[in-house]
Amino acid sequence: MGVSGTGKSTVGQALADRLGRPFLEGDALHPAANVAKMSAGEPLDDDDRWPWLRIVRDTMTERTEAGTSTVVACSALRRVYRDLLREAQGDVRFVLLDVPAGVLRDRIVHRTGHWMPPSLLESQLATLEPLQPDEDGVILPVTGPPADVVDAALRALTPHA
Ligand SMILES: Nc1ncnc2c1ncn2[C@@H]1O[C@H](COP(=O)(O)OP(=O)(O)OP(=O)(O)O)[C@@H](O)[C@H]1O
Ligand SMILES: O=C(O)[C@H](O)[C@@H](O)[C@H](O)[C@H](O)CO
Repeated sequence: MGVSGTGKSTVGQALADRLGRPFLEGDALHPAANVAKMSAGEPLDDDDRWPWLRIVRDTMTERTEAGTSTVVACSALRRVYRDLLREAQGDVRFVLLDVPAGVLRDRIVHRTGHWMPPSLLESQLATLEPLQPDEDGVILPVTGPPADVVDAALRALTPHA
């Protein structure tokens, strides 16, 4: 989880590969109207996000029921959104990718082939509510390439392994 450009897709896929688990791209589950809105430079609001988050939650449940533990990329910016995702069957744990805003701006400006415009980063940052102490998850300061971030995520999620 995290704002646009933190590396959810890149790191999430790499983490899934390392764990030998499937990866679920939350962005691929957005209703078309949400993608159109973001592509037009308008941030989503709660009403836009609820139907999408329900789809993500229900897909997570389907995967759990099929016996498939899954790594999911989803912005999950607000606590209430995460509370909804936690309703999915199975243990839901969060990794917040924490990247300095300056690095994010640079990454997003240089990213190609993605419909999310750089102009939406500020609203993403304003909406983000970091993980709270009672939420099952970790806040991961992102340093180094994706493989290093995966190492750090695994260490943080299994501190005694
Ligand atoms: N650890 C990293 N170090 C350097 N660059 C990275 C790292 N992780 C991701 N990137 C690059 O940053 C850009 C954004 O990554 P990515 O698309 O995975 O982010 P995202 O959080 O999924 O974004 P969005 O929510 O907008 O889809 C990509 O160009 C990616 O290659
Ligand atoms: O909650 C949101 O506002 C959205 O999920 C965004 O975060 C985008 O899906 C993502 O960043 C695409 O790049």
